[in-house]
Amino acid sequence: MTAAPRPSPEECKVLPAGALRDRFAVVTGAGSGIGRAVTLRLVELGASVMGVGRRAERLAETAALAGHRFTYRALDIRHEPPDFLAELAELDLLVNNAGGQFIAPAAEISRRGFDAVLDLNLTAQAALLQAARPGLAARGGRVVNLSLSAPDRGIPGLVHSAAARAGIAALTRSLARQWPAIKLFCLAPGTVLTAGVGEELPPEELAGIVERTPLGRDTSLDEVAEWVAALGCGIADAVSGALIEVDGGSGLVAAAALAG
Ligand SMILES: CCCCCCCCCCC/C=C/C(=O)SCCNC(=O)CCNC(=O)[C@H](O)C(C)(C)COP(=O)(O)OP(=O)(O)OC[C@H]1O[C@@H](n2cnc3c(N)ncnc32)[C@H](O)[C@@H]1OP(=O)(O)O
Ligand SMILES: NC(=O)C1=CN([C@@H]2O[C@H](COP(=O)(O)OP(=O)(O)OC[C@H]3O[C@@H](n4cnc5c(N)ncnc54)[C@H](OP(=O)(O)O)[C@@H]3O)[C@@H](O)[C@H]2O)C=CC1
Repeated sequence: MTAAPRPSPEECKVLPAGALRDRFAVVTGAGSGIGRAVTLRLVELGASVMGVGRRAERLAETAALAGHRFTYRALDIRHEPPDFLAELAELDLLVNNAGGQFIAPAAEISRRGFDAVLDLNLTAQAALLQAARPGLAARGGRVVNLSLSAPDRGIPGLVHSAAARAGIAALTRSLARQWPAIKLFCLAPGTVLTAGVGEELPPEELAGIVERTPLGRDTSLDEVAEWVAALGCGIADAVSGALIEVDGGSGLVAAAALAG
């Protein structure tokens, strides 16, 4: 499906061994896709990680791959209070990765449909940030909020998600000003060929989107994982509030043209 070559997993690993030694991270959505890849890389770099997701069996699969520095909590970030974060006295990195939406024409999205997508991708994440703030501030911690590339340029079929992702970008910038002890980033991947995105879009549509991406390829899990890890390191010390698009340039293309 990928037309243009992309770096191999080993080429993506630019951070030195031990770069995250003694750091403690929480990754939401750690039982699949991007969240699992991020978790495995953070652990490989020396961090301890607590993973969160609804399905315990998925998290247990990640645990089997990650080893003893991974623990997990099976919970729904939309429907359960974020006490597990408020209880943490110290936290180095929060990766707000759990998210998603359904694709539907704007006119067919009900009030409950909007609420569900806004809740998952914005309101629930804001609650996690509020709960994590004391622990993060105690460590000069960082936050990486996963987003979509170019939500501000309009995404037909994803208007609810685009609104939520634009919201999380604004929230990230605003909190970066209000909470100077914490560095916050938005990381916006392009198309990452996870099982999750495969459930949203049929293979031929995904192939078309990848083909029309300026770099002619998808974004790999390893690339996203390395960017998240880098934002958790000293190299990102001078950055806060930024939206970083790791998307092969897809954000430069109008979403309608990308969709074909
Ligand atoms: C053609 C567009 C091309 C755009 C090109 C741009 C490039 C796109 C690249 C895409 C990149 C994105 C990748 C990813 O995000 S990967 C992650 C993939 N996984 C997911 O996204 C799944 C996440 N979804 C969910 O978890 C749930 O669907 C959600 C939380 C969003 C809702 O869950 P909930 O349990 O609350 O939902 P309910 O079933 O209770 O429904 C609530 C209301 O929502 C309405 N609904 C649900 N599905 C649909 C649908 N498909 N169409 C319309 N409405 C829907 C549902 O009817 C409920 O409302 P009502 O009670 O009023 O009926
Ligand atoms: N793949 C792509 O092309 C792109 C993805 N993204 C974003 O990156 C993030 C990860 O995507 P990806 O890995 O592809 O998708 P997945 O669907 O694989 O990952 C979503 C994860 O979030 C968890 N999750 C979903 N809802 C909840 C909830 N209410 N409470 C707790 N956990 C929840 C899921 O686990 P469980 O179901 O067990 O709860 C799952 O592990 C998402 O925010 C997505 O929108 C952004 C741009 C492109």
